[in-house]
Amino acid sequence: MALVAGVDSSTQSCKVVVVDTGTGRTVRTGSAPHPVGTEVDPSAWWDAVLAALHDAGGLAEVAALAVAGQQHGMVLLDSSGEVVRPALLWNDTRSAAAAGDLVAELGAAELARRCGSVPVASLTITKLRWLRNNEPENAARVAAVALPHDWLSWRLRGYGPAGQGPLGPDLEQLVTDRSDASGTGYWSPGSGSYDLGLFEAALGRPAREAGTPGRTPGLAVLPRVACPSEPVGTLHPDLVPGVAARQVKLGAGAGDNAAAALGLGADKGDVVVSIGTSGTVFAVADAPACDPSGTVAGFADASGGFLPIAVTLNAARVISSVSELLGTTFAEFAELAIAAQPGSAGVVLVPYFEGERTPNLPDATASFHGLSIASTTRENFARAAIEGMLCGLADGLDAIAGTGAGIQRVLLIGGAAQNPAVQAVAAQIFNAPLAIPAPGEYVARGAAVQAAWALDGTRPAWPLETAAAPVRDVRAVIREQYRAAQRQVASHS
Ligand SMILES: Nc1ncnc2c1ncn2[C@@H]1O[C@H](COP(=O)(O)OP(=O)(O)O)[C@@H](O)[C@H]1O
Ligand SMILES: O=C(CO)[C@@H](O)[C@H](O)COP(=O)(O)O
Repeated sequence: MALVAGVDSSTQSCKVVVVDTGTGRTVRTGSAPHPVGTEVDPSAWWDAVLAALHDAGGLAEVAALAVAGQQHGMVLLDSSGEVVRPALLWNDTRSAAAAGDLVAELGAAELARRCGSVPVASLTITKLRWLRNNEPENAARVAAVALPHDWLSWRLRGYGPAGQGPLGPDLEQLVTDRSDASGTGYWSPGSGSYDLGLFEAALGRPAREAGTPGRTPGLAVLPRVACPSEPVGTLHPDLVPGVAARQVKLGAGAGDNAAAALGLGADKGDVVVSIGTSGTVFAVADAPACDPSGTVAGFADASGGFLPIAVTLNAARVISSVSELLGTTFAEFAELAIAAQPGSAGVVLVPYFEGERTPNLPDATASFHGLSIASTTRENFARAAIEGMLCGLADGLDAIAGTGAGIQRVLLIGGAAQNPAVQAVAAQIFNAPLAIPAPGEYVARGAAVQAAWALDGTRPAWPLETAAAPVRDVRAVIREQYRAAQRQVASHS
């Protein structure tokens, strides 16, 4: 038996779990908030991970740790290891035009073939093109491009700019993993290597993978892509209390959705629907997906396989926004929604509050439809918010099914999945058996799985506890009326 730690550095917060490798039981947890916004200075993530580790009781007796993180964030480092500018996050849509340019130049089908995805504003590659077009001075300073989890792992090992990293700014020590690399738009799940031509097409400068021989001066450095169970180093003893005299191994880390799949022990036939800051629908697969429509992104997973995924920009915050509008707690919001009828008496919310990623409508806004004097009630607004948010994910589920991923079970996770109204409405929308895992931080748990795997070379098979299994009770009216309203919005966006 040993203790391992998993970190989830996600959009809104950093979460830590400490797990007993023998039983899979979570023995300690911690968390710390992140700043709001779609552009964040990575130092805030660093402060949050130290605070969350402290909140979890430190790393005493912990033998290994891994960091999972929000995907796609563009972390730019100069030659001294300093962050060039605040990171643009996955939910920042300013690079939507740059995405359109890349697709026009290279072709959607060709891009899907080369990097598994059709670039949208979320992907790192589009942010690099935006940087080239809008901040050429910053682009010229770029010596390395990393993702949030890569940069945190680099810092935890003791690297960083003068005064921050005791081991100095060694960019050759940057490491990532297949799953997060596959979200950049310049790494190929098919070949398992960077597509450096796509990187150069975006930033206008060549790059190389860290540690590659024949270091040509001036090339931008990209993190080395580690193997799923590879220990990539150890935590520096001076940075985190409890580490001092011990060697705490560090796993490669992962993108948050791939880590969630590890944390759930998701297998073929499982489809995960995660309702956090982002809405995601993903499966585990033996081969990379290639969808020229862009609805499904063909990512890699964190175990050596693949993770076809559909992602929405508007998820849990649809509920928190409407709940705030109604002046309710989440529990009161649930009561209101449950009191309304399926279909919300014709009220539909197309929840594109921040534009939308899937479908790719970055300039869209949210809209209520079907309002009448009789239907405009708090109950119908609450239920319509849940129905609209889940209908977008149901479209993603259909697309994942279209990749050939058989759907035997839908696992509903993420902060909003704990809401009883979300669970009830999901059973009326998703036409598949539904299981609600026990409340937990499954992204951080997946990072702990990876840490245990890196510690002793064996991937743990920790049990998955199910808290509920809502009975399927599909009400077709919900998606029918949503589809009509959504088409109206899409045609005007
Ligand atoms: N009971 C609840 N009902 C609805 N939404 C909830 C509930 N509990 C938490 N949330 C929402 O879940 C979100 C956080 O979920 P989480 O999966 O931790 O997000 P992420 O990992 O994407 O940052 C927040 O937006 C929060 O408002
Ligand atoms: O963009 C994606 C996946 O492509 C998102 O899943 C981000 O990785 C953010 O995740 P959360 O903060 O919502 O967990």
